[in-house]
This record gives sequence, C-alpha cells and structure tokens, in this order.
Amino acid sequence: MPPVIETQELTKRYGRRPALVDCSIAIPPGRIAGLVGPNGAGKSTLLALTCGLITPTEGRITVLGGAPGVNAAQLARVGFVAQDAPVYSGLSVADHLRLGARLNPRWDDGLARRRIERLGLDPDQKAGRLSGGQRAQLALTIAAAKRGELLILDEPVASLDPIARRTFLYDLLDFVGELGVTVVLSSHLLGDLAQVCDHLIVLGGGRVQIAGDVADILAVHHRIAADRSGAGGLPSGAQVVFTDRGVSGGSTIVRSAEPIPGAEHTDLEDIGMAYMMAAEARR
Ligand SMILES: Nc1ncnc2c1ncn2[C@@H]1O[C@H](COP(=O)(O)OP(=O)(O)OP(=O)(O)O)[C@@H](O)[C@H]1O
Repeated sequence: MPPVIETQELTKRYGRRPALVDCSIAIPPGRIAGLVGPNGAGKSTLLALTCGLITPTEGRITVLGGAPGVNAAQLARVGFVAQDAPVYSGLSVADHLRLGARLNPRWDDGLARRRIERLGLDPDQKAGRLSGGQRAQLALTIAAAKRGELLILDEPVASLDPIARRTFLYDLLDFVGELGVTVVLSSHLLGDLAQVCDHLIVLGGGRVQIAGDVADILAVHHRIAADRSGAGGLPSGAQVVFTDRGVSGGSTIVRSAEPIPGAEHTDLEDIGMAYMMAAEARR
C-alpha cells in the first residue's frame, strides 16, 4: 500500500527563514501518526503543507497519491482541524452540521448526529457557549463526517483538561477503528500521543529527528545509566541520542539495533524527549 503522506526533502522557508528543512517522511495508511516538537519546530508548517494551505519552497509532497489541495476532489478526501478547534461561535451545534452537509459532498449525517448525541451535546447550543473540550469534539465530528481518508489535527487537545484530553483521545481511537482513516495529530503532550499513536514524527529546529512506526522505534531504543554511555561499553553502531544528567545520576537514551546488556525499558515519551533535547542542544 502506498503511503498516505510522502515527502522528499521537503523544505519551506518564510522569506529567508527556514521553517521546515529536508523533511522526508512516509506515513502508511491506517496509522495514527503523532507529530511532536518544541515551539517553532515546524509542526504547523508541515500540516499546512499537507493540506495544501501553503506550497513548498523545495522538495516534494504527495498526499493520497496527488498534490495536496490540488482540486475540490482532493480537498474532500482530507479533514483538517486547525489549532484551537475553530467553530463559528454564533452558530448552534445543529447549524454546524447543516453547514457541513451543504459544503461536503460525502457528508455522513448519520455519523455526525450519532456522535453529537453520544457526546451529550445539545444541538441548539451556540458553539460559542460550549466548553473547550466540547468545541474540540464538535470540530472533530465535523472533520470526521466529511468522510475523508485522512484526518489532520493540529494540537486538538492543547486547551483541554486531562479528563477531556483522555476522553477526546480514546474517542479518536474508537472512531479511527470505525472509519478506517489515517490520522496525523500534532501535540506537545508526548504522554498523550504515546497512548494512541502507532507512528511518530519528532521535529526539532525544522528538521526530522526521528520518524517511523512506534513498534520499530521502541525496538531499537534503550535506556542506560549516564555513566555507561561512553562508546566503549556499547555495541558497534550504537548511537547515543541524549544524556539527561538531571534525574538520579542521569540516564542516556541509546539507539542500537543490537541488544544492550543491562539496559532498561524505555518508552515513547522518553525517546521523543531525548530527540527533542538533543536537537535543542545542537542549536
Ligand atoms: N506565516 C509565517 N510567516 C513567517 N514565519 C512563520 C510563519 N509561520 C511560521 N513561521 C515560522 O516558522 C517556524 C515554524 O513555525 P511552526 O508554526 O510551523 O512551528 P510549530 O512547531 O507549529 O510551533 P508551535 O508548537 O509553537 O505551534 C517558526 O520559526 C515560525 O516563527
């Protein structure tokens, strides 16, 4: 199956300022891909390129086999929820569904109504009076009912409390299972992404630090005590990603296809953080 999103040496500059540099990624179909990186790392730029809202300065990007946003048919296949879950505050929940039905040729009204009911949203409530979590859920419902093949969510949980975040993410999981779509989800909250993502892209300073399926990433990363991180004690080909000296003597995340005797389990949160810290340290 060809990737849903594929980029080759994709670069975007605003004027002379590079926002994304030589980005080469491939997201296979059916994945929930997490996109993380510190402020200004290039996440929104990559998502905007994916939706065709902006065009590359150099390199190539293919979305669902074509140029992003090239025509109405292509746009109909992609659902996009921008940062802060934009909704029309003067319109009611029901008005949003009516607008969605009018604007989207493949609109799934049954799906939209079922979700609104399940979430307990009052159809007559004005969107401006919904809570942040409810607004995020409404925006996700509209993007989903478009019945596209790719859902792009730019920091959809940023303004939500931990309970609303958890509900939103588990709901997303359910619904990806139901619709079989591919999702790209950006967030600063690595712990949240680790719960739902099976593909990860870490950006730092506009460059891809690591990208791939979560299972593959976990298989080649190890945590060892900081004082063992001298290259002498590691298998050949091992790469020290980052040493964090702050936590009880410190620890080092190492990338190695070979097992490392005595290494501890590490998780996606630690690995993502190590790549981001390493990128920051190089700047
Ligand atoms: N329209 C623009 N004009 C000029 N520079 C921009 C524009 N949009 C983004 N940038 C710059 O490009 C870089 C990447 O920005 P981007 O918004 O993609 O990062 P981000 O990872 O989404 O950040 P955040 O986590 O803060 O939302 C930053 O240095 C930013 O200042």
